Amino acid sequence: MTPIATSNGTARGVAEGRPRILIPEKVSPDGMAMLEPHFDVDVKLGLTPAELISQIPGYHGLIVRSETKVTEEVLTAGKKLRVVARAGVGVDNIDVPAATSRGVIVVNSPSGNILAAAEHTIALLLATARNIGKADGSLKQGGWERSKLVGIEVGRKVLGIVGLGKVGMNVARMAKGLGMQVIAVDPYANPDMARQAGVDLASSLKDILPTVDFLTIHTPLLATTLDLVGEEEFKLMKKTARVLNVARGGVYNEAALVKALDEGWIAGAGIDVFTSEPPKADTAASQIAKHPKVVATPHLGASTIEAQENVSIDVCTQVLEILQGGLPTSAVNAPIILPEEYRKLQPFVQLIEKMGRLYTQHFVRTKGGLVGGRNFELIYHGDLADMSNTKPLYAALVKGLVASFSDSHVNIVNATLIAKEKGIKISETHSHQAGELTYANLVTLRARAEDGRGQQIIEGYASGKRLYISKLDRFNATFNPEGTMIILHNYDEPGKIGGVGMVLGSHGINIRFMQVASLDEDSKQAETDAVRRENEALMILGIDRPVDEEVMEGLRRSEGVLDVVLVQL
Ligand SMILES: NC(=O)C1=CN([C@@H]2O[C@H](COP(=O)(O)OP(=O)(O)OC[C@H]3O[C@@H](n4cnc5c(N)ncnc54)[C@H](O)[C@@H]3O)[C@@H](O)[C@H]2O)C=CC1
Ligand SMILES: O=C(O)C(=O)COP(=O)(O)O
Repeated sequence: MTPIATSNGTARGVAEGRPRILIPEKVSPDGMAMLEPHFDVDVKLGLTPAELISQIPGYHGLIVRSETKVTEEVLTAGKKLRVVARAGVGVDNIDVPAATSRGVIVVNSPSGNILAAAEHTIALLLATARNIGKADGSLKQGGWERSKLVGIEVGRKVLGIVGLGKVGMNVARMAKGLGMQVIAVDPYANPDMARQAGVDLASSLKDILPTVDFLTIHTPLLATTLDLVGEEEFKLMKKTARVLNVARGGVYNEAALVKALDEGWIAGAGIDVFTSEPPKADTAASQIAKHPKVVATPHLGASTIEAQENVSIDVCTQVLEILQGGLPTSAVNAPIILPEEYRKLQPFVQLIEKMGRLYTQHFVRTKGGLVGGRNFELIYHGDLADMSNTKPLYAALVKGLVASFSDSHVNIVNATLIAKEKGIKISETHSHQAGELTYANLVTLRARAEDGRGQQIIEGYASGKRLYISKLDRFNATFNPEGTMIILHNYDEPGKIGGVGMVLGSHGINIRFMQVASLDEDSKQAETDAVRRENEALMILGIDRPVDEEVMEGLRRSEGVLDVVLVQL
């Protein structure tokens, strides 16, 4: 039977008119005490998915941790729901787009438990190095095995960190305290903060794998981080290396991890999180949990008294605000634009967010660039130059730049803070320069390294509700930044289009639109040395679905192709 406790002592028949809050997981009472004077708070532990769906229609707020799956079905059933609060960081158990489309605000606690998660990582690091789990188990069985359980030291060893965000950075600082050398991979990391913490930034995961003695991942679980480390990556590691996961099950491919341990490609693992929790019988997750070379814990990263107090107070404060008509501080999906400004600024908010997304996906992936540590300039031309409140536009750029790599959900309240955290510097210029402007409005996004070198440009404009990119890097273009696109940088020579069409056609991929963007006049003139360079072009192909690496490789191998990138806008 489902145990039911009602924290305010009243049973289910709550007073009419008082908002009701459902808490189906163990959340620290500190925050709940703030809610009880205002709302009816029901703590109902161990609800099945069906029970949650049948009970949710009566509630205005739902507070969860990682165990409750807040699916589209739950959100559809929750007709009165106004807020879903995640008492923790990761929101991968919540269908955020479904919440957004139903007008339900999702909030989290972005930093309440990060110290706990970092400390747990260090606990697993030392436990794997010194066989703590095995030794304890053996002693409790009456054993006294000293020679079998000789460990390794972590001082002077190399720790590789993938994802140098809030948890990753705390792990780095702690590891430096243990005398470790720390290298990290995070294309969006703040280089200043990394330098100050004594962390070397490397440009790719594959580069660091042969070097590290320990590897730990601290990225969110996203399409781009799922199976980040698989068989190929494990094979590149030292046989003595150990891996740690206090992020999410799935960032290491679980079947590959079992194989890597069985075959001796690596020496051990410290694992806190699994693709199914608790691990389902007869899955790779359960093999990992039981593996003799693994120290496993049941998702305890955030389970400290202090972290639970922090996250509880953090999210309950926001639930209180939202249900009383105020603004949350860490909304995952709250609008970044206030209603009265909505109509006027909405197209530009969308345009600039897309320009930010395009920047990250095009320049960071193809040119091995960084977002953090770059200086961005937003230049508003035409009608836009007269807008006085451009805060939503600034927030839209931050949101676009970080959208594909972080759980830091940007809104108008937190944009400046997040930009600072990521080392992203943004200036805004209202250009009233006289001169011919082809469009009624135009936005230029210019990015430069700190020393002013390596300038990158994206320009775009809005016409009614339609958005256009009119310049990408050195190329003049006109395309709508929507859906999935392949951007090919190539020599503009006869036969190119046919070749690309053949590769896509052979994989059954439909081309929605195609456009060839040619070098702008300044760049053509600058290329005095090579006639062929004048013929450089970008080919922009709108396609009907994402393509896999095999297709991208096929395109890269086509004659005259300089580079290829897949973007999702
Ligand atoms: N086991 C547990 O109990 C806990 C687990 N977590 C997990 O830890 C994750 C990280 O949390 P925070 O540090 O607060 O998030 P964060 O958003 O501050 O940091 C994530 C970092 O990952 C980087 N990143 C994203 N994609 C990447 C890629 N492909 N390669 C390299 N770097 C990439 C981002 O640039 C960012 O710096 C959370 O999303 C959550 O899933 C967090 C708290 C407790
Ligand atoms: O905050 C996070 O992302 C966590 O993984 C913590 O999960 P939990 O609240 O302990 O179920």
